[in-house]
Amino acid sequence: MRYYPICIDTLNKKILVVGGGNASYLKLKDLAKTDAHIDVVSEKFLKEVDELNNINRNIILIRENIENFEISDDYHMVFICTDNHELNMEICKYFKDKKFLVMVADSREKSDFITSAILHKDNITVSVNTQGKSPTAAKLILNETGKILNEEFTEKISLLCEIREQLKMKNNEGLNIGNIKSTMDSLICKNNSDLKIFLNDIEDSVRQEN
Ligand SMILES: C[C@@]1(CC(=O)O)C2=NC(=C\c3[nH]c(c(CCC(=O)O)c3CC(=O)O)Cc3[nH]c(c(CC(=O)O)c3CCC(=O)O)/C=C3\N/C(=C\2)[C@@H](CCC(=O)O)[C@]3(C)CC(=O)O)/[C@H]1CCC(=O)O
Ligand SMILES: NC(=O)c1ccc[n+]([C@@H]2O[C@H](COP(=O)([O-])OP(=O)(O)OC[C@H]3O[C@@H](n4cnc5c(N)ncnc54)[C@H](O)[C@@H]3O)[C@@H](O)[C@H]2O)c1
Repeated sequence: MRYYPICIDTLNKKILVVGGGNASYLKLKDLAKTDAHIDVVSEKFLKEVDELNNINRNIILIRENIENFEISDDYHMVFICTDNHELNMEICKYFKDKKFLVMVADSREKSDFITSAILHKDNITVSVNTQGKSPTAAKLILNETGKILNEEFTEKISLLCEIREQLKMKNNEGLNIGNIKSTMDSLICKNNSDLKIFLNDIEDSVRQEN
């Protein structure tokens, strides 16, 4: 596996996107859901990119030729998405020399990472890639996966998340609650009503101890 998936904490991070066309939009539509501050520098913007800017205050559109833009050194990640290959390579070199994490839309070889197709709902994030082989196939796998995320299933995930938080809290307070992993494993097959009863019981025991 050449490309290893990780989840980056976007809180208090600054991201630069160069270019405001199709490739840029594919990245921005998901970046727009993060907590990052995002500067997009481009001579022109696709209508869809303009619209993202209206709904997300963290996205700043800067209408400028990148060659005239005064680049600050406080970006954590850079997405290079212009339609000019030589320019993309030049910008890439500039940031790589500074050890920034860089993705270049028209050069997988120069990119430090690839982006996955993403579905995000409540506490669930499903991300799929095909190791760069077929983004359309990644989209297809994601659509199929999305079908299992019905209301009952997402409620089950929320309950499991809440139960784990409660167990961790008790554990941190020094209470003997057994092994969290075995408890969580034993809950996987339970239905939502049983999980709610289990959660109420832990919450009651926390209240009694306080
Ligand atoms: C998942 C998604 C997310 C996103 O973009 O963030 C994504 N591409 C998406 C769509 C898409 N991209 C392209 C088409 C046109 C059809 C086609 O070419 O197949 C479509 C289809 C469409 O638009 O429906 C063109 C394209 N893409 C890349 C190249 C260059 C190359 O292959 O080297 C070219 C050719 C450019 C050209 O020649 O003109 C490269 C990459 N695209 C990736 C991700 C990474 C690999 C992911 C993986 O492993 O599966 C990778 C390696 C790097 C990267 O960009 O991170 C998003 C889909 C989901 C969504 O809609 O959210
Ligand atoms: N990785 C991917 O997912 C993906 C997807 C689609 C296309 N691509 C590739 O990405 C590249 C861009 O394709 P596109 O469809 O987004 O092109 P596009 O024409 O839609 O967008 C190019 C953008 O770059 C901007 N730009 C060009 N020169 C600039 C400069 N000097 N300063 C600032 N902005 C400048 C333009 O204003 C425009 O907004 C192509 O090589 C394409 O093959 C990659």
